[in-house]
Amino acid sequence: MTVGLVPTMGALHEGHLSLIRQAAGENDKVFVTIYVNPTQFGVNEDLDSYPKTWDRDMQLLHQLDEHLTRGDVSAVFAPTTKTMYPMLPPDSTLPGKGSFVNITPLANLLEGKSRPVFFRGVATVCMKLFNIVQPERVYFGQKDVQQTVIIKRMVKDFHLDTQVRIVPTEREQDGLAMSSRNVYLGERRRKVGIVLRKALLAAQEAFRIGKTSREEILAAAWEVTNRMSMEQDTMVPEQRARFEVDYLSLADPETLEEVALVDAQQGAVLSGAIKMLPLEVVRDGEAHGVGGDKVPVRLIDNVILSGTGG
Ligand SMILES: Nc1ncnc2c1ncn2[C@@H]1O[C@H](COP(=O)(O)OP(=O)(O)OP(=O)(O)O)[C@@H](O)[C@H]1O
Ligand SMILES: CC(C)(CO)[C@@H](O)C(=O)[O-]
Ligand code: BAL
Repeated sequence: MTVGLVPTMGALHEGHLSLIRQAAGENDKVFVTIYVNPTQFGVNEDLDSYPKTWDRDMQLLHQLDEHLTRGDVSAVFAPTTKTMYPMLPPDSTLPGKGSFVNITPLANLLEGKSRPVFFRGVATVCMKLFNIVQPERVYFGQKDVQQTVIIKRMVKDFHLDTQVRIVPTEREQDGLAMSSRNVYLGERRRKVGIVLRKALLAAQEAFRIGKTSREEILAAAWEVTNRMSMEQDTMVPEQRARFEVDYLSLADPETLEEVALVDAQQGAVLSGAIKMLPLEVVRDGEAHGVGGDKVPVRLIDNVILSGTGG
């Protein structure tokens, strides 16, 4: 018997289901965990408002389980915080009291710059989950690319006896990466949020036609974000949805350090994060997101520029 572990924070969507499908295809048993892990949320982040849709999650898992041709969803582990953090209450501050797994400098780059405790919390909770479940394989989504790099590093550095499997990003029809936090967006910001995907595709295209320098590749992405940002600026507050670019990055696939040139063999990770700002004026009759379109929403996405080394 083999076990595939799929760690999630619930509010399941098609992205999570594709991880479970792949896990079921490769293992006899799939264990899904649903746990909104407090230590990966900064003190000012959305821990309290993080979407919780338990009944729907269970329904989706039952439905999926019925249609699996191999493997099955055998268990859902939804622990209490006392179970996960038995000795000290979870601490989200830096430096933080408790037992933590720190994967540096990886955890301090990119997402880690804006979310300083995030990857410490992710690595710590994943170590706990891996130890409790002892799975043959663990499944993570490509959407959270830095998370996948950090988990792979943790497994290697701590000699964990499990195989890390990465599953492609599931997207909405227009290409927006599915994410539990998309429910905060509302219609107007949802439309503009596609800017990140468009920017990354433009940069990928620059690479495809032969550009290999950081300047040339990232310029193609910045051109898209700057243009769409200016378009929003010219509109009236009743109609626009403003955003800020946190970063656009071209990085080494293993270290996530920024690169000047894409190495032909290694390839590179092209990634970005934007913050959709709260709407300045919300009109009557608009389809609102959770929080009345007033919650800032961080969107991330990435594209792998493949090298000849695979
Ligand atoms: N669109 C997606 N395609 C494939 N995998 C995904 C997608 N979205 C999330 N995942 C993966 O599902 C797992 C659980 O993620 P999580 O529960 O945080 O969902 P999420 O949609 O990423 O939520 P959030 O909005 O908090 O980032 C992670 O491994 C994550 O990478
Ligand atoms: C891996 C994870 C479940 C750890 O809490 C979380 O970071 C997520 O959902 O990607
Ligand atoms: N999807 C990773 C979990 C988080 O963003 O909090």
